[in-house]
Amino acid sequence: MKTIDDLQVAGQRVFVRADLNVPLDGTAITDDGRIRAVAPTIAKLVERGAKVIVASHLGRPKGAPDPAFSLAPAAARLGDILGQDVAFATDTVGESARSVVAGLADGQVAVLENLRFNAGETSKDDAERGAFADQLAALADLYVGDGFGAVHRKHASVFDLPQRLPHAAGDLIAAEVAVLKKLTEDVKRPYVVALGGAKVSDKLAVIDQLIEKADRILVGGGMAYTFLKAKGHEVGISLLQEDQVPACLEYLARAEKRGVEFVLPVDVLVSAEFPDLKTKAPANPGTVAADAIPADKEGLDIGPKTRELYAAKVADAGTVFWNGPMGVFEHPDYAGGTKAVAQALLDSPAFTVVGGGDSAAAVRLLGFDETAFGHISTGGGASLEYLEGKTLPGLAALED
Ligand SMILES: Nc1ncnc2c1ncn2[C@@H]1O[C@H](COP(=O)(O)OP(=O)(O)OP(=O)(O)O)[C@@H](O)[C@H]1O
Ligand SMILES: O=C(O)[C@H](O)COP(=O)(O)O
Repeated sequence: MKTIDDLQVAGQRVFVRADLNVPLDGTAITDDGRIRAVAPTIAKLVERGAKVIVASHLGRPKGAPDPAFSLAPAAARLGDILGQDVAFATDTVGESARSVVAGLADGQVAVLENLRFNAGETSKDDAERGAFADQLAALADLYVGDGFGAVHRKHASVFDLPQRLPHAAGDLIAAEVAVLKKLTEDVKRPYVVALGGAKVSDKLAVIDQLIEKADRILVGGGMAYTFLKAKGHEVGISLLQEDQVPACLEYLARAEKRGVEFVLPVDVLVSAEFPDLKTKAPANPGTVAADAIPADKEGLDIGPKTRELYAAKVADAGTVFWNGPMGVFEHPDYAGGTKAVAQALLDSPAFTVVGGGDSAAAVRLLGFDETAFGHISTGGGASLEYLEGKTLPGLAALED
């Protein structure tokens, strides 16, 4: 892959595909880790006299403008971090984008509105995606891919656009790939993978591959309930991917056959309601055994026995890769499982990699020193799919 150093950027319009998909509370950014992570690439381009156009998705709007997913707060925060004014286009390829880009002087930066306000960005139809990529390409002379968190998406700005412009990888992508590559080549064993989070269907597929690579797989968060169901337990109103139950059964059987330890929660915190993440009003969860979740309750965190069990399972690890919070950590009553696993990683002598926008945010929001971990990846799904050995569209497109 070419790097920024291989591009002549002075005076050129450089399109930087970043991942500014940060957690928001209204318009307030609750964790700006992903913005800070890409800022050095942007600063380097500024210093070299480029006209920098930054683009990203935020959340999953449905292909049309939706103010709740505006990138305006992220643009403002990027300006604070860079210490310079950052222009903001209120659309992505329309009148505002064209005039903001036309007004850029060398060394200036603009952020475009959310790429996913356009249906072409995420379309499965090559022609529709291509047409949107053509519109994006008209805005720029060069392309820098640095949105590591989105490289697993075959989206217009990630996959089609770099095929239309001279391109290179940004410094964040280069650094992420360097660390994750080590985990695929010479991993120190026992290799423990801890998985949680809410993007259940994305991550179940990953387990299929990890069974071939890991020595131990610990499952928590929203992921756990489909496995508990596969083991014949009722999961009440917990997050469940019913259609994946047969696949989970197959994974459990294959793990056993291969001697991979597959560890599921033995107890969980439950409640009849999802907690109020705004007011953080006390949720008063109950603790139940994982095989005794009441029909009207949902599991929202791993319980105290599971926390101890998972800590013991990482204590002698050589390498730990952790993706996805163990519970709804945004509420203090359900942050304990995620906290316990983060602490267990720090207490372990293992090389520890934390992957995922939400996992990384959780580590910081719960007060851990992020530099104490081996590596904090900005990619959740992206880092998992990289470890699976998949060809990632956003990396493949940067390769030639
Ligand atoms: N038991 C649960 N039920 C419902 N939601 C849960 C549960 N456990 C964790 N979550 C939620 O999962 C979300 C994070 O999941 P996600 O899969 O997005 O994590 P990530 O991999 O770190 O991030 P990303 O893939 O977006 O980079 C959090 O908002 C958390 O509240
Ligand atoms: O949060 C992430 O994992 C990335 O920003 C990708 O987001 P997506 O899962 O909505 O494509």
